[in-house]
Amino acid sequence: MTASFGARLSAAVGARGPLCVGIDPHPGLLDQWGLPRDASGLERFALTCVEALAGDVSVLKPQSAFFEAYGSKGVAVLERVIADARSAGALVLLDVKRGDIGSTMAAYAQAYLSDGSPLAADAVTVSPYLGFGSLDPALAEAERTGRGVFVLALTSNPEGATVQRAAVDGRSVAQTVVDQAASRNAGAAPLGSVGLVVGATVSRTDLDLSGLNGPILAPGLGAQGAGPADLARVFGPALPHVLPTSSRDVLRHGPDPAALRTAALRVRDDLAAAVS
Ligand SMILES: O=C(O)c1cc(=O)[nH]c(=O)n1[C@@H]1O[C@H](COP(=O)(O)O)[C@@H](O)[C@H]1O
Repeated sequence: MTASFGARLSAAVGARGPLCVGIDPHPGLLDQWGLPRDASGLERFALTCVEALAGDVSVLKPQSAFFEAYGSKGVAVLERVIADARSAGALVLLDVKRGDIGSTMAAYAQAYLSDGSPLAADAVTVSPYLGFGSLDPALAEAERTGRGVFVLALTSNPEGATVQRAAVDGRSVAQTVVDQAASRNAGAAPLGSVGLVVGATVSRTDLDLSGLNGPILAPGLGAQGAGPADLARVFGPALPHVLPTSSRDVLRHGPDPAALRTAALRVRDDLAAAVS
């Protein structure tokens, strides 16, 4: 039987430490690395990240939009990044933030979570704002194939709060997302495969994360202003389930693969100390 994503993530973090590095090939970073703003520059950038990081970091998170911007050539690079990173031992979390009516969500599940699909990753980011239940086809396919989903709960951007902190029947919208993820993870060991996204920038979550039994992806470190010291304050007792993620603050150390790896491992060690 295929191991669940939750089990695979626990093992990866146990072996390699708590860090996800985002592969976000911003045009400005291509400039900084001396690469052209075209599909060949994108390919050099992304494959350098894989070469430097996939053997050491537990999770890599390519951001799909930066690849889609170059059309079919960019998507071909994304396919290669997913395959190469996985063969080098990293888990791949594809950041696509999909959300749609259930019947279309089934097609997204087919694209990103089904065995044999060229864009299948270990997990994807999804948006619950068409209703948590609309995500069911993705959750079901992830469970069937040993993959995972990370559901947006409290995002790192300041605009998110008006929707996500709005109250519904005495609970915030974000808390309803947490509670529904928790019910999907109930009984899973060592960890459920339905994760959440909660920004490290939010200062206070006002969320009860105690029953989640799943991973919490924490973006917002570095370029968006949060640091390792914020994690304990933001996540409190949920800290052991937090997977911090950073993109630009690591990527700015390229293009030399050794410098990139050293920077990532430094960030990982700082974060490991902060979450332990
Ligand atoms: O789902 C995400 O990854 C995500 C959620 C969120 O709330 N905030 C957030 O910044 N992200 C992503 O995390 C990455 C953050 O990049 P840096 O700010 O460069 O570390 C980007 O790819 C964002 O799209």
